[in-house]
Amino acid sequence: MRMLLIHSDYLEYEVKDKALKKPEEISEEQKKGRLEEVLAAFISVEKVDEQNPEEVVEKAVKEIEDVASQVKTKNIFVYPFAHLSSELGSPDIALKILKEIEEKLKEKGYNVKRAPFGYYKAFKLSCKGHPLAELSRTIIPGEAKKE
Ligand SMILES: Nc1ncnc2c1ncn2[C@@H]1O[C@H](CO)[C@@H](NC(=O)[C@@H](N)CO)[C@H]1O
Repeated sequence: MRMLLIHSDYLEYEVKDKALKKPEEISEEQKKGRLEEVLAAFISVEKVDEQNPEEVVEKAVKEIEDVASQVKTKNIFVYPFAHLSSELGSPDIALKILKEIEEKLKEKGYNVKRAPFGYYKAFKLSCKGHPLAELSRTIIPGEAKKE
């Protein structure tokens, strides 16, 4: 999994078009979203993650919590982003993993939004620009077989 973490004054998105034949079903309300004072987590789920999705979810949640506590926000935007890797995992498993990350963060008391999966979306972001405002993480399942 590749994650780009941006601490931002806000993130807002608007769904524009389908990017997959069968994108995630969404309500009218989910076609737009915005969070203020947010840690945006742009996530590419990779093929290797399919070897141990549970472990990847756990590691991703830990990394997000770690940065969120450093930048002092409880607002998290989980944003599916297929542009951080050339070895993307399957959409079905990717969506499952992203939903799990969202759920686990909510269980831990974070205010979480997740952008819809399988769409082209317009988005606006206002990166805060402090030293911890732009971070990236690479997460590999521990038991992943080394080719
Ligand atoms: N392995 C993967 N990891 C994360 N997201 C993934 C994915 N496979 C599919 N998606 C989702 O489907 C859209 C088309 O690839 C993706 N859309 C996007 O990435 C938008 N920024 C528009 O390009 C994304 O919603």
